[in-house]
Amino acid sequence: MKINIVNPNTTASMTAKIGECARQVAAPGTEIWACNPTTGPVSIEGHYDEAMCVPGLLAEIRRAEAAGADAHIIACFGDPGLEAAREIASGPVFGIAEAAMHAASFVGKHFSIVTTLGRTCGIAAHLAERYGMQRFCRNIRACEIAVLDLDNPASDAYAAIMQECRLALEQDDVDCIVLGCAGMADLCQAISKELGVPVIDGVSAAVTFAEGLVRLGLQTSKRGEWNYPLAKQYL
Ligand SMILES: O=C(O)C[C@H]1NC(=O)NC1=O
Repeated sequence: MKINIVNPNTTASMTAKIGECARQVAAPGTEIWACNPTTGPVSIEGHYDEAMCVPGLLAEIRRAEAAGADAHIIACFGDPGLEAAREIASGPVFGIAEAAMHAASFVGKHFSIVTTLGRTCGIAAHLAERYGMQRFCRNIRACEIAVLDLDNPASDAYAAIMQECRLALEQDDVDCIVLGCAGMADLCQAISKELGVPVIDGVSAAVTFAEGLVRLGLQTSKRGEWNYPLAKQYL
């Protein structure tokens, strides 16, 4: 099968990292396509960035659809453009936030999300509400590391993320952690091993869910709200 993973920001190095993390968990018969738009924000850290990334994101979904993708993953924790992508895609489409929250709900009674900047916590909280995950999600914490600084050794991102994870386990009455950024995917296993609790990365969760639904032969229903868009001009 072919799974198309779109990093909605335009930072190619982050796309490469996301693709590598996806390939580490993908089954032998799964081909991972990792891509990003050529226009749009270099990182997504708020509502404006979320809006500005969607046209390029949807263009990548359309391109992969034409190339025969069996499923799509939107690799940004704000799940931007998720329902619009579901309208234009035939296969299932996953946002990493929705996938991560559901995965966490299978392995723990409650979770906290540890994300990048505090200004994005409201976006994650809105998603938890929209996905019916409020009863599982106890808190949303920010390590205050900018998305593109996650790969900057000078930012000491791992220590900042670990500090918030430890506070979550000490103060939030949770038994697992959700990482709130696709750029944290490569840190997931090390953090989980050091903390001794399940830590969920949405990229890996989404790849696993996508493989499962494609194997079941499930595609996005075109009977209702996620039917293909009406034919019209877009000026
Ligand atoms: O919303 C965030 O803070 C993280 C989000 N931004 C981004 O460019 N990729 C992400 O996963």
